[in-house]
Amino acid sequence: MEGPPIAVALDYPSSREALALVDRVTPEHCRLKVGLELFSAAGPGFVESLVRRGFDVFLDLKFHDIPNTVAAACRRAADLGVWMLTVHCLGGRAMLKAARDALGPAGRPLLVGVTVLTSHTAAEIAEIGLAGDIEGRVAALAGLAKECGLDGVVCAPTEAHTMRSRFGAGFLLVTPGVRPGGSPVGDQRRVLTPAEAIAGGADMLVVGRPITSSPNPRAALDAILREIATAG
Ligand SMILES: O=C(O)c1cc(=O)[nH]c(=O)n1[C@@H]1O[C@H](COP(=O)(O)O)[C@@H](O)[C@H]1O
Repeated sequence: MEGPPIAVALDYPSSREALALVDRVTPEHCRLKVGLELFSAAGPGFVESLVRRGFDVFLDLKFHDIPNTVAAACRRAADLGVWMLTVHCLGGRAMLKAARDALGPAGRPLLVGVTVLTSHTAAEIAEIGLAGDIEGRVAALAGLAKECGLDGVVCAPTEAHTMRSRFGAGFLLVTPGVRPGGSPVGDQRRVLTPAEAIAGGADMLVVGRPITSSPNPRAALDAILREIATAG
């Protein structure tokens, strides 16, 4: 994939706090992910302002609803000029196809499906009724996403290697659950380091707290970029 292989998760309570980081990076350094917290706080206008600054914006709202609703939401997200957006694979085949059809053939925005959240353990997915091991579930959902024409999936870095061998080059693998050595894991459960994620075949790392909680976010981002430059 062309461009910086990292999307910084702007998980902030307001546009003011997000801009303190955005003002210190450029579109050549990183992409920017806007998720549920910042979108709820700052809204579509803020997303458009990041697009106008030239950033590739990853709108991560993990749409999961009836096909008609998701298709319409995808169209509105595309209107914002975002580079990539997420739907949840658990929404099923009809929903995934509706999302694909709403956006037209693969292109902009890229459409990726969330498989099994990186915070989940085997016990948790069993509790919500997903049978089998996590890697098997991720592979099944990624296969469904591919059949429905999605551009790729979100999975844990621990699954990237298997998904790459199974689905080949050209199917985007976006991996959160990335932690540089010594960085607190927090609520993530299936994690690897940035270098390990890239070596496993991830195209795009999503990194939040290791950057946003750092006293010097720009330095933390640069250290991750240096680490992945030597991996692969
Ligand atoms: O879709 C996502 O980006 C996502 C999927 C997933 O399975 N796990 C996951 O952590 N994410 C997002 O990736 C980011 C990870 O943030 P940190 O754990 O702070 O690095 C958060 O914004 C999550 O919403």
